[in-house]
Order: sequence, then C-alpha cells, then structure tokens
Amino acid sequence: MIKAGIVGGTGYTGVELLRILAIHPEVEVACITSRSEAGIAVSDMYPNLRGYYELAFTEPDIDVLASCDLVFFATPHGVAMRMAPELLARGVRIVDLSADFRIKDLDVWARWYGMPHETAEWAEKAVYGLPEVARDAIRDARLVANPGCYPTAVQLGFLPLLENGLIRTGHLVADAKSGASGAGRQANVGMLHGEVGESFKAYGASGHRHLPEIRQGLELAAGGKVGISFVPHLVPMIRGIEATLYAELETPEDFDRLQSLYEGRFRDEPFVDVMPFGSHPETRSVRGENTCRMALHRQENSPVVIVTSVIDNLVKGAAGQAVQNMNIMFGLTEHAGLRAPALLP
Ligand SMILES: NC(=O)C1=CN([C@@H]2O[C@H](COP(=O)(O)OP(=O)(O)OC[C@H]3O[C@@H](n4cnc5c(N)ncnc54)[C@H](OP(=O)(O)O)[C@@H]3O)[C@@H](O)[C@H]2O)C=CC1
Ligand SMILES: CC(=O)N[C@@H](CCC(=O)OP(=O)(O)O)C(=O)O
Repeated sequence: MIKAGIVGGTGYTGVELLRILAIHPEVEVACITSRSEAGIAVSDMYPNLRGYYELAFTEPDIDVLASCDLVFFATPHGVAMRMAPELLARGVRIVDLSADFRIKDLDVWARWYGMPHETAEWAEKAVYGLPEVARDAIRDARLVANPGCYPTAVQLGFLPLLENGLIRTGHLVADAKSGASGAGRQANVGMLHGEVGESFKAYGASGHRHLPEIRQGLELAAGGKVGISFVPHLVPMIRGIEATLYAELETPEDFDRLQSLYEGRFRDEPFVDVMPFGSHPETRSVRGENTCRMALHRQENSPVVIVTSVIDNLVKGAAGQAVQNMNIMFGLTEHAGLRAPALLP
C-alpha cells in the first residue's frame, strides 16, 4: 500500500481527496492535517466518511509527513512552496494542488500571486501535471504541479487545434463558468448563498491568475505565441465548470476532419470524452467524475470552431486529477480509485 499524507484536509479539495482515496485499492491515508481542526476525527467532521477512516486531523508535522510515500498539498497558495523542499529532500514525492509550482516564469508567478517565489530550484523541476500532455514526465516526477480547474477545462478543449496548427492563434476566446466550490471552503461574504444564489456574474474580466497558466499551456501545445481572452463567471451551483471556447480555423475546409481529429487525439485517454458533433455536454454529466467531456460546434458557414468543455472543478479540476497523477507516478492503473459514473440528476 502507498502511504499518502494530505496537508490541508478540511478544505473542499482535501475532503474530495479523502472521498476518492477511501475506495482506492492501493492507497492508505496515513496522515491528514488541519491546524484549526487538529484532534477532531475525520468521520466526525465529515459523516459521509464514517466507516472509511479512523484518522483524526493533526497539526502539520514535517517528521510525520516525511514517513509518507506521497504528500498531497491541498492548501492555499504559498504553503507548499515553503514546506515541499524539506519533504522532497527526505525522499517524499509530492502532488501540489495549489498554484505554487505551475508557472515556470517566476516573475510572472510573483506578479499574479502577490508574493516572491521561494524555491526556484523546485519550480523549475516540477512537472505540470496535465496527464494528457505530460504522462511520461509525470511518471518520473518527484513534484507534480496539479493544474488549475479552469486551465484544465480550457487547455484540453483547445489542445488538438493547437497541436495541429489548425487555428489562428492571435486571439482565442475562453468563456468559462464555475460553481462556488471553486472558491474553497473558507468564509467569504461573496460566496454566501444569499450573494451567489439566483445571480450570475463575470469576474476577473480584466485579468485572472489562471490566464498566465492557460497561456503557458497553450503556447507549449502551439510551439509559439498564443493570444487569449479568458473570462471566468460565477454561477449559482456548487460543483462544475463549463468552458465555451472559440477559435478561427486557418482553413475552414478543415472542419470536415475536426471531429475525427478530436476523437483520435483522446481515444486512449481514460478521462477525456469527445461527444458527437453538436452535442451539449452538461456539468452534471461529470459531477463527482474525473472526466473532461467536450463537443465541437459550427454555426452556419462560419470559420469559427466552438468547443464546449465540462469538468467537475473538484475532481478533474483538482483532487481526481491529483489522484490520476499519483497513479501515474507510482505505476498504478491510471483509473485506480477513479472509475465511477457521475451522479444524475
Ligand atoms: N476549490 C477548487 O475547485 C480548486 C482548488 N484548487 C486549489 O487547491 C488548494 C486548496 O483549495 P480548497 O480545498 O478549495 O481550499 P480551502 O480554502 O477550502 O482549504 C484550505 C486547506 O488548507 C489548510 N491550510 C490553510 N493554510 C494553511 C497553512 N498555512 N499550512 C497548512 N495548512 C493550511 C486549511 O486548514 P487549516 O487552516 O485548518 O490548517 C484547509 O484544510 C488551493 O490552492 C486552491 O486554489 C485547485 C483546483 C480547484
Ligand atoms: C469560483 C472561483 O472563485 N474559482 C477560483 C478558481 C478555482 C481555484 O481554486 O483555482 P486554482 O485551481 O488555481 O487553485 C477563482 O476564480 O479564484
């Protein structure tokens, strides 16, 4: 059994890791931290986990964490950057769900995250953990930077177009919407039911911290500069992200082969589902599931290809993808612990 530790076990992504790992056949959660809930049993705080765990939350302790084979950081930005180097030096492998190691240009990172980066060495060595792009590098990685939720939905949707040089890359558009769990579990007036319910708004339209992460991934796929406008929206639901993506084809005749191109690109991917042309994937079709489900569209004779892409922000957008990365790192079946259909309705 792989011994796993979780730093930040009381947040939404931490408890989602616990839910997934509860049925993982090859992982034992040996330690789970929370400073505010230290001493409280996991099953007292989360009754859905009664009967699965006898653990209690503990204060983060490097020596205890160092006895694990792998540690997940499900903490706010800035925590993994400070704690990871010692664990890595002691041979522990890490999957970081925060953004600490996602961006290679540390000046860009510092600008968007409002603090200087403290470990350039590990930021350089970290592997950006989008399995559909970097599976081989993830296998051998000591430190995996788990992608952000919006960046997962947006990058997967654009990948085949960019990898094949089929679109004009000057001005892509990603119009994305998220449920409120994307903002985490900490108290925040803007996330109260009375503020989010029965309302809908864009936010971060002049710039969101996921923009540089998305651009980095798209440029890697394109092998050159990519311009993109990314606007996130908050919708009155709990889980789920829908991203509607727009790009202009260089050669509109290429429309005829797009569907088979997408199906071929993702045929061997266990967690990407390309629906028939013109379908409308819904967030509820992936609720609780580690899947990115997408479909292609065209309006009349337009040269613009539209891709609609949905994920569960807490699963393929966070904890599920983190477990997928762990499975790859330890040579396990990639879908171990992750095969369960979504909850409907
Ligand atoms: N919510 C989402 O959809 C997604 C979130 N993420 C990222 O995953 C990370 C966790 O997100 P989420 O679960 O929503 O966050 P929450 O705010 O809900 O939870 C944060 C957790 O970290 C712990 N924590 C906070 N500060 C520290 C610290 N200094 N040292 C150790 N532990 C700390 C908290 O417990 P305590 O304070 O008791 O120690 C809590 O358990 C974030 O970086 C987030 O951006 C990534 C993708 C999607
Ligand atoms: C609805 C909402 O507030 N979403 C969050 C993004 C989700 C997230 O946690 O971002 P990371 O993946 O980078 O950690 C936001 O816009 O800040």
